[in-house]
Amino acid sequence: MPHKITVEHSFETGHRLPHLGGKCVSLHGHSWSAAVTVSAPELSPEVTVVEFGALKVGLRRWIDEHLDHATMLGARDRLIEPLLAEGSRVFCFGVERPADVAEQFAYGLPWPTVEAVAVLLGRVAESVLAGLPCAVGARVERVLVRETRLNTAVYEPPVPR
Ligand SMILES: Nc1nc2c(c(=O)[nH]1)N=C([C@H](O)[C@H](O)COP(=O)(O)OP(=O)(O)OP(=O)(O)O)CN2
Repeated sequence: MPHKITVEHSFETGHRLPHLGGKCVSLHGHSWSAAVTVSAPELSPEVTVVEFGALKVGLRRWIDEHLDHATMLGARDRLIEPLLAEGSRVFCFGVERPADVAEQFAYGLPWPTVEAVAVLLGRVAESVLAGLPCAVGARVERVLVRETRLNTAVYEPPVPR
């Protein structure tokens, strides 16, 4: 699509990936960053794809409330209970019927890999965008998530038919 805007945010979050083995089994943290690109075929009457501030507020609020200073774990991870018992913030991926509405965005993603975080934030961004005035046909085109200076994942949601 010809028109694209990108907003970014960062968050400090722990995770672990016991299914990958090696050092990923250890609980560890990263300074994550996410860049969300929204595209549109035509600009709105306000000459925007979507207003930067409104999109950033929606995304930042969700990330800061649910991921920042939390630990992202898979639904089957045995660290969930002890961390919750310690009063730590935990965000679970791949819960089948999550009581927590926010965790519904992580359905079908059993472990918090960088790829899974990109899909999660793509779904969150789609939900934020759906509540904002924006150009006709505006859609989330790309989510880039950076876990370390060297490791990134990109999710490009399928184009709706
Ligand atoms: N495809 C994926 N592979 C790995 C993921 C992932 O999310 N998706 N995650 C990890 C670990 O979380 C780890 O934090 C990163 O691993 P790695 O890059 O091997 O570790 P370093 O940052 O220490 O790398 P160096 O370049 O050696 O410093 C692993 N794989």
